[in-house]
Amino acid sequence: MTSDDGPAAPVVSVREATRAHGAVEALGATSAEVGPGEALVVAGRNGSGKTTLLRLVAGADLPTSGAVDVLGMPAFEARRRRREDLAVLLDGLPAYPDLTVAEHLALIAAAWGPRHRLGARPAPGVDDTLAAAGLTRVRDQYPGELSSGESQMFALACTLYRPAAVVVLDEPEQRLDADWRERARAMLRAALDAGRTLVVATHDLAFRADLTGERPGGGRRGREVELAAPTR
Ligand SMILES: Nc1ncnc2c1ncn2[C@@H]1O[C@H](COP(=O)(O)OP(=O)(O)OP(=O)(O)O)[C@@H](O)[C@H]1O
Repeated sequence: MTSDDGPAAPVVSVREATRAHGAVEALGATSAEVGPGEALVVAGRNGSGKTTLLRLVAGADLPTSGAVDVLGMPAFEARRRRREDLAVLLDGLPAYPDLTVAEHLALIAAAWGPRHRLGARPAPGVDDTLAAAGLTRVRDQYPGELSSGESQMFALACTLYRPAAVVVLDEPEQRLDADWRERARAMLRAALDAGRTLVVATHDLAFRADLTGERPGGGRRGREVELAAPTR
């Protein structure tokens, strides 16, 4: 949503959110917001609460205190009422063992039908999407036959193929070699250029730099929230 007399309303807004599990503080008080077409990069040491924050944004968990809003409503509610606008990759992709890689993408396109657009543009076809992800060679293989890096690219490709306004990704770089990391970063930049909002936890400096760097047309692609290191 934009207006002539002010910045776009935030798509994701985190206000002093915390999450505790009994005596364990999984997430200390955290605030951040991002608008359409922007990335929120969540950085921090192991155990600092990155996945916890992503779960709150995805509406998979509730904050102990503070608030997490997505698309103008509590994230927990957005998860149900705006499910078509939220694509989340937190714990790997649940896959059908007897459908091929290409068939998973075809299924996503069929499920969303005429709404299958990314930003203002129709989503690319299955084979173009597989080519951009470097998955053409495995298009007719089953999920159980993929290498760990191939599985991760497959999960990313399926998640980004959803026509969602908000995409939440936990460490997209995991298990990827240098070539695939570069392709994954290009896929995320394309998602931002299409006006989608990304919330990405990452340890990878190149992802951090890319997602918060300058756009070709000026302005920054996103911003970073660095979570406090846990006490050890
Ligand atoms: N259900 C839970 N019960 C108890 N403690 C939890 C629970 N979930 C998370 N924690 C703790 O909260 C802290 C933050 O965990 P979280 O997974 O969010 O960290 P992270 O920043 O994503 O770590 P990593 O970089 O290692 O993936 C950790 O110390 C973890 O042990």
